[in-house]
Amino acid sequence: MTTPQIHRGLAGVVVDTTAISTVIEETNSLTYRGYPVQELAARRSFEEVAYLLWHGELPDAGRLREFQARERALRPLDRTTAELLARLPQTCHPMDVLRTAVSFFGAEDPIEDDTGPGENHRKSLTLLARLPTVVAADHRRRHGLDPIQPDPGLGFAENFFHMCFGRVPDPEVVRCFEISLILYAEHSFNASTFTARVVTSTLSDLYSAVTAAIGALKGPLHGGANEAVMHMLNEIGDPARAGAWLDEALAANRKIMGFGHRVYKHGDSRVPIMQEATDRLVSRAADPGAARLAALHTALREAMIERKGIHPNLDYPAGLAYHLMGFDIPMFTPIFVMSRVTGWTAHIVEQLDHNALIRPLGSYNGPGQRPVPAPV
Ligand SMILES: CC(=O)SCCNC(=O)CCNC(=O)[C@H](O)C(C)(C)COP(=O)(O)OP(=O)(O)OC[C@H]1O[C@@H](n2cnc3c(N)ncnc32)[C@H](O)[C@@H]1OP(=O)(O)O
Ligand SMILES: O=C([O-])CC(=O)C(=O)O
Repeated sequence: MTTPQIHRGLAGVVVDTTAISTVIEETNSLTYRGYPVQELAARRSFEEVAYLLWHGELPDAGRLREFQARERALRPLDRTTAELLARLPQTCHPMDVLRTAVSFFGAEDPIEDDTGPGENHRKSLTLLARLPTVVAADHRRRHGLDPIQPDPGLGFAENFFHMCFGRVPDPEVVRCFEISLILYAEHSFNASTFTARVVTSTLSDLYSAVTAAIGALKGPLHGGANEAVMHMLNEIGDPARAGAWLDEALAANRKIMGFGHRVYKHGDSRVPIMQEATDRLVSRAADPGAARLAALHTALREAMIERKGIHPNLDYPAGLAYHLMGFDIPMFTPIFVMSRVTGWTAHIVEQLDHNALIRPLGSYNGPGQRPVPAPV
């Protein structure tokens, strides 16, 4: 019997074709439907990128207007959802709230067993529109505040600030946020997207796939790293301590959050553009703590590259950026969900388009076959 080749973590395994995005390791580049993500981040809105991921082409002015109108109309939560979410314990992580909300939307949706592309686009747009309302309402209740209703006069990014804080910051801050959403939207067969595809491959429904994907994104080796970055910076505290802290952490075999990547080995294609946006936030911040945090962020990045040759991933600048925008740390990964739901749902539709049940093999290394002993 030949020993099967085992690919732990499916590293390097190509499981299917996809026309949604490609991560090109050799050139550290990433394209959505063929367009370089850097150009999309520089020139387009998050809503246009969502449309592109779902429909394969950028919208013209009329289609964009129609898309925006539909998204804006779907933002409010119904009373049952609002009451359910208000009952969840505040000790749970906001990702648990989001996961529960998506599961509940699935239970409420009467056409749950229809997996056709039209229905799935409707469900995807509903999630895109409603998830920010859930995240913002949950943020406010944790501060003892009433929810703020969505404003249909505001774009996706502006409306999120409005629902969280009751005001929309300077356009430059909103733009940095929107850039982060564009960069987070899609990344090929990452762990959470693959999770969504596995669930979809059994012909389960879109809400089940997105619920599972949220669970996968929550972990600190994936999306949860953007929160872990901020906790780590707070733990280090002082830029002068960065090198010594890193040496101790590496000696203790700790994973340094926000560094390393399964696909990019010479730097994440999205980091330069997110780092520039974060630098803009630092330079306009009134709080002197922002400059100290930025110095620490730079010192740790340089020390990690010098010691290990391991570069930051998108979560490293995004974590600091979300802090500088005023978001609480446990909101960082939910914000990632608000964006990545576009990529997940594009993959769900694509998986169904040429479905094959995803079911790999395992190489058994347990005890040989043996008789069950008589009961005692
Ligand atoms: C949006 C995203 O999801 S981006 C990823 C966010 N996750 C993180 O930032 C968590 C920290 N990073 C990591 O844990 C890893 O880099 C991962 C999980 C992202 C990728 O890991 P893998 O592709 O499995 O690479 P692997 O873990 O085998 O790393 C290869 C080597 O680099 C080391 N390494 C990789 N990343 C790190 C890190 N962040 N800190 C310390 N060492 C690291 C590993 O210890 C390993 O060393 P070894 O060969 O001496 O054992
Ligand atoms: O691609 C990955 O493995 C993780 C990642 O960067 C993402 O999902 O954005």
